Order: sequence, then C-alpha cells, then structure tokens
Amino acid sequence: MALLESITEPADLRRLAAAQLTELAGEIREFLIRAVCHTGGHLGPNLGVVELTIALHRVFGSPFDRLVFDTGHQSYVHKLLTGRRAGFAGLRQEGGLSGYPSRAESVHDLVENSHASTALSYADGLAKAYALDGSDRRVVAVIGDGALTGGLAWEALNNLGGCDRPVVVVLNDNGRSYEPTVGGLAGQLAASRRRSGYADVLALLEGPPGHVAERSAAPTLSELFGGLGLGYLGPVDGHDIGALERAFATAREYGRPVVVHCLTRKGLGYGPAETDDADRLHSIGVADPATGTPVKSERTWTHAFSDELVALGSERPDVVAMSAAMVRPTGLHPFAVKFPDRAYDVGIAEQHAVTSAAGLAMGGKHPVVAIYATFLNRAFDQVLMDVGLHRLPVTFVLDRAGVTGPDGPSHHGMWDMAALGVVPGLRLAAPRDAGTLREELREAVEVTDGPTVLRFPKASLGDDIPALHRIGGVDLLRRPERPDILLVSVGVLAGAALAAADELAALGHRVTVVDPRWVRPAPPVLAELAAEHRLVVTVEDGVREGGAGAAVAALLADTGVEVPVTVLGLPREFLPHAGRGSLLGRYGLDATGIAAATLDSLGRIPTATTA
Ligand SMILES: Cc1ncc(C[n+]2csc(CCOP(=O)(O)OP(=O)(O)O)c2C)c(N)n1
Ligand SMILES: CC(=O)[C@@H](O)[C@H](O)COP(=O)(O)O
Ligand SMILES: [Mg+2]
Repeated sequence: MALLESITEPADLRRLAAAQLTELAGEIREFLIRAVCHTGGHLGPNLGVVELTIALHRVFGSPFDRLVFDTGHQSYVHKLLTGRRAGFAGLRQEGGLSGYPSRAESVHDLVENSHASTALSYADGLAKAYALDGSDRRVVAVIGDGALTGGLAWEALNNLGGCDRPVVVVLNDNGRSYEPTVGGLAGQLAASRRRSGYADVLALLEGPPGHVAERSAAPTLSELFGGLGLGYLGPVDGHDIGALERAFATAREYGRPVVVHCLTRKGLGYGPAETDDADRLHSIGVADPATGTPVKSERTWTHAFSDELVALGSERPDVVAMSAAMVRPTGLHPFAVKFPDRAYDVGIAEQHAVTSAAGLAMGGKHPVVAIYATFLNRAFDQVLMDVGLHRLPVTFVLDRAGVTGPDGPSHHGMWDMAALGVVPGLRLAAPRDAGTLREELREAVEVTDGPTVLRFPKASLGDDIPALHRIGGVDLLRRPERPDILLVSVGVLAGAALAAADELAALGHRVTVVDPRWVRPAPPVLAELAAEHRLVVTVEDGVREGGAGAAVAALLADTGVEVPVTVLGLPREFLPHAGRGSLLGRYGLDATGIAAATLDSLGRIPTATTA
C-alpha cells in the first residue's frame, strides 16, 4: 500500500507516472475489498470507478473545480484520494466516515443526498452561479447509467443543453443499476458499447440475443446528446487512465456542456463481485473477503413480504408488482420470476412508477409498488394527486421504513407516516411482525377505493407477537385489570413497548399495550380505549410531528377525550448514520426510553387526576 499511503490530497496524484497509477489502482482495489468487507458498504460500484476517479482528480482541480457524485455511493475512491484513508476503519459506523460524500468530512465533498439522479441539476445550478460570478471553475457531474434513467436527470440535460455553460457530465456506464439497467436508454448505451467494440464490456451485456442487434439501428449517443445540445466524447475505456485523462482534458476545455461516456465494469478486480449476477456486490453487509459471502444471513421483513406476495400472486391474477430499479432488494424477485408478465421494473423512476401504477389500477389491476420508504418521498405528488385524488387501489410497500442505520440521513425512512398521513383516503398499516405483515398485505390488496401503504424496517424478523384479542381493528397485546396507562405502539416497536410495559409494571403501573395495525387514519376505537386510562403514550419510529401519534392525539381532541397524550418518535432532524438499535436507543425508542418517558409524563399529570 506504499503508493496509496503517499496520497493525502489530489495534488499527490499528479506526481505519479503512468505505471505507478496502475499500481495505485491495484492498491486501492485491495484496500477497498478488505475495508468494505470489514464494515459493509458499497463495494461493486467503487471497484468500478477506481481509474475514473484517479483520472478525474488528475485533470480537474478539486475543490476549486467541483466534483458532484450522483447518489454518492461510488465516492469511496474519491474519499481515499482526498485524505480519508484512515477513516475507512469506521466506514458507516457511528461517529465514523459516512458512506456518501459529506461536507463535514472534506472540502472536496459537495452533495450528500444519496437519492439518485440529482447530480446534473446540482451541476446546472453550480455552473449558473459560477457564470454569474464570472468564475472559470469547472463543474463535473459523475452519473451512472442507472441514475440516468431518472426523469430529473433528463430535466437537467434539457437545461444544460439549452445553454453554453461548461458542465462536464461523466457518464459512468457499467450497464447495471443493481441488475442490468432497463429501458430504451439502456438499449442505446448497449448499442453504443457494441459499436465501440469494447469486447470485455460487451461480454457483460445481458438480455435476449435480438436485443442488441435491434438497438444497433438506434441513433448514436452523439446524436442523442447532440440533439439536446450537449457535446459527446466517447465511449472511453473507463479502466484506461491515460484514455480517461485525455477525454477529461478535452472535456475541460470544451467550453460547452459535454458528456464523457466511460465504459466501466462494476466490481472489477474482485472475483466474487465480477461473477455476482444479482448485483455485482452493489451493497454488502460484513462479509468474508475471501468469498464475498455475508457473515450473517438472517430472515428479514423483506423475505416475509416477498413470500406472501408470491402467494397472493397465485391467488389473484389482477395483482401486479412494480419496482423502481430495486427488484431484488425489495423482495420482488421471486414474484418477477413466477409472474414475469406481471412484474415491472421502470428504472430509477419513482414518480413514473407511482403514476404508471395509477394507470394499471385504472386498467383494473391491483399494483403493489415495492419501494424503500425514503425513495417514495420523491413521488409524494404522484401519490397525492395521481393515485389519491382518483381513489385508486394501489398498495405501496415501504421497505427500510423508520431508522435504517448505516446509510445515514438520506436513507432513514422516517417521514412516511407524517407525509402520507395527509393524503385523503389513504390507509397506512405498520405490521408488528411477519404474521401481521402477511395479514395486512392481504387486507391492503382487498381495498378497492384508495391507496394503501404497508411499512416495515430493515431488520431481522423476531418471533410473532400474539394479540390477546382484536377490537375495532386494534390488537390488544396486554390488558391488565384497572389499567392506568395506554401504550399505543406502532409496528416494529411493539416488542420495545411490551418490554417497557414490563418495566413499568415492576414499578406498580398497570399498562395496556395496543397495536393499532392501521395507523393512518387513527382507528376510532383508540378514543374509547384512551378514555379508560389516565395517560396515553404513543410510540413510533417515524418523525414525531404529524405522525401516527399526532393522529391519535388529534382523534382524542376531536372526540372530546381529555386524556393527556405523550407522543414518542423521532425528532424533526436529519439523523446521522449509526446502527439502527443505537439510534432507536438514542432517541428514546427502546424499552428503557419508553418507560422513562412514560414515567416523566405521569409525573407531569396534576395529582388530582393521577390518584
Ligand atoms: C431515488 C433513488 N432510487 C433508488 C435508489 C437506490 N439505488 C442506489 S444506487 C442504485 C443503482 C445506481 O445505478 P448507477 O447509477 O448505474 O450506479 P452504479 O451502482 O451502477 O455505479 C439504486 C437503484 C437511490 N439511491 N435513489
Ligand atoms: C445508494 C443506495 O441508495 C442503495 O445502494 C442503498 O444504500 C442500499 O441500501 P440497502 O443496503 O439497505 O439495500
Ligand atoms: Mg450503473
């Protein structure tokens, strides 16, 4: 690692000879494999951009010139070249290096939002600002072929091409998002690779044999981007540092917006990634570096959803599934294998996914849109207007809801219950275990007059938590004689709520614990239950303001039930990266935190009413 250790800033790179750069690339790959297998993180994407990132830092002068990484999951090499090698021991760990660019870490980092397809818009704005200042700073946006399937990227291209600001768009084309990138654009890129005769990369192309041949009649990328008003350079071998540097140097002096099309191989240099057909080890947990296999394998909420959706698909031919470039991570793969004609992957295009699902519902189907909670934020208007206003039966299944952990602020799926709760006619369920997930999914697809939502976390599944009985759709999990406290627990927090009830019982309190199951709108029976208690405490792993607990408080106010309500949830802040359990504890959403907050609230009730 002698060369890598000698690099503390981009200027150090410019002192190296060509042969040393190749050696450095090898050291970086070796380092990444070891470091990322140790902590978990994005391995395949970073192994693919080693040469590309070296070349960028040799040609452009960051931080004067600005490098914007789309999504940012491929920024590890950039971090290594900008003085953060030592931080990799704590990559994505609490207090450690972020898995994405981070302005707190480095002046070389700019955009921390790891939602895809934004880089070209940021670049457009930066270039406008620098033009106003009369500055000749260059703006470079690195965007993957997957991220380029997002509509926002095309809105930006449309703007970039319509003016002469010198933005350099580096298209990192590895032919894949997680799986091979889908759609007409992917076909265009594939055809371009074919024409380039870049055999190694061609070997990665997948799809039916006719696919590439048919696409080869398509316009060239130069025509495509040229038609929008951008220059086009390429395709360039994305693993040839010399070729990349020549292309970037030309782009730097181009004087107009230009796309540099780089062909790369996701996972290059690590056998287990190169041969991984699922996703080239896109994002891994802690793994054995010798084999790339995860150290821990567990049954998750995603598995439970996945199995039940396949069962539903067999029973209900109208049930169709929709994904925005995340077929496997959201558990849709088994459904797509069994019902290939009823599964749609639209690319990184959440807004389109939602409105396309609306169309499917208008056409008599019941779409299940499986999506990470955080990515549905982007399609709020489509949920509200295109689905909600038309009262269409679309079911949204939000994986990674609540605290996700090491992916940090842009990935915590904590806004859903507050944001979606305002959609008229939308019903939202938060299953507490695998059993209720199955049950609530089935209830959701039975709904015919509006959108339904299921949300669950990125976590391993515990045992099912049985209900004593159900009233008004609400599950009673604990019901002592003469209860004084009502704990309303949302979804996965049922276990913590029950444990808190135990702690409180040990102190002499009598705690009822309920799981509302369908949390938005709040079930009316909660008002009746609340009236039998002296204090209501709601517990959710979503933003506290405007969430499920706030809906319970509003229900009580609307129905004249004058029992104090304490709403426990996440603060209205961007939460950092850290382990999920640790963050839940930090924000008082573990048993001890819930019990302590409850005692605190009890202590604040005037004595006359606590007697
Ligand atoms: C809006 C949004 N949807 C989905 C994702 C999840 N996601 C992260 S990376 C990725 C694939 C990106 O493909 P590409 O841009 O080609 O980068 P590569 O990993 O191939 O380098 C997806 C779907 C995301 N980050 N943002
Ligand atoms: C960058 C991105 O959005 C995804 O790669 C995400 O990090 C994956 O998260 P999971 O590892 O939870 O699937
Ligand atoms: Mg890609």
